[in-house]
Amino acid sequence: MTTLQQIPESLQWNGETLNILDQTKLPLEIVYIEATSLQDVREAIVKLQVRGAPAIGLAAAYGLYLGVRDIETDKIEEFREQSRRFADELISARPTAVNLAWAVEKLLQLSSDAQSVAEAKFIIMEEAIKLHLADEATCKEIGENALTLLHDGAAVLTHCNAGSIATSRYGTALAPLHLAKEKGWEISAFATETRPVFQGARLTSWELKQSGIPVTLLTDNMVGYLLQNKKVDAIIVGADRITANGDTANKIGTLQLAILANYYQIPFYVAAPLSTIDISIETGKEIVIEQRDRSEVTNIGDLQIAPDGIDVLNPAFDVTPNELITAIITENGIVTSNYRETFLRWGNEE
Ligand SMILES: CSC[C@H]1O[C@H](OP(=O)(O)O)[C@H](O)[C@@H]1O
Repeated sequence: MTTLQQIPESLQWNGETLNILDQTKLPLEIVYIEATSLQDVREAIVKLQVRGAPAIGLAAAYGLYLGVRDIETDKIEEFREQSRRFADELISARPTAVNLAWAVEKLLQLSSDAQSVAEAKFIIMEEAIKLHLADEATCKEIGENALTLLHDGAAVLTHCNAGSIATSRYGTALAPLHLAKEKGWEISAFATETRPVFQGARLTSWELKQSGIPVTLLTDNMVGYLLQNKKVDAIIVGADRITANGDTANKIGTLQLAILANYYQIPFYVAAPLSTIDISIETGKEIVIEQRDRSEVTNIGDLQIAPDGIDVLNPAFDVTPNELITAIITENGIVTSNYRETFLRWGNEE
């Protein structure tokens, strides 16, 4: 029996429009917004109404279709030029998670041989649906691979939300927790609140509680105390972009967890699909880190918590160097070293 019965789907395509679970309303309200255009999808991505690297890739895929569907020319070259502009408009929504660009570029590539505009439009829609349907199986494979590193009775710490609502279903870092529960394992989690947008407090603690998985919420500055005083078997997080050498961009605050994990000699795992691996860049130094609005730091909702005009830093991600990562867990398997060779081999096998 799946633990996900109480977790709504992140995205629902009805053949004409995209219903997006508004993650900014969670955990207090389950609200879907209907995206009828590319611009609707792009806005939902920017506002984090849909968030999570795989989920924004899937949303962008549907967004591309919603855009190209209304292109009126019957000239394939004109269609391709406009499609490229739509793709770039979507990709510009958020720069760090490679899944967004990966999904959109894949649809353009798959439709590049179409002999007519109508055929190209059909391929883009069909392939967007295929990506969506394939993602759940990918997340379950990641979860099964991650379970080989855990055990019945394990306690894991996670950061941000790399859960079911950040993907199609199951999640990446949270996939092993859902699968462990389905296998009847006793497994528990610690979830950091994840300032400034509270994906951990609002989303992960809600997702795991709804799934019947014991979860303890802590503030981001309590992790040192936790690892010093409690038994934590592993830290497992998601990813937004993994470079050829295994450096990994993930939610801001991940780097310090990796440093603490290494100090306390606790395994630090990254769980992500192959679509999060960007073999085109060698190291994390080349990853563009999204800088978000100052209000996310100076306010909690409508409540101002900092003085007017204060200088603010708000990078949405940081980069964990590969030497602090115990293993990267994907649907293809678990990698602990020689990342570039493995990623290249997997890319050639695709
Ligand atoms: C499987 S979600 C991956 C990744 O995406 C999240 O970022 P955001 O909430 O800003 O979209 C977070 O870094 C997760 O670990």
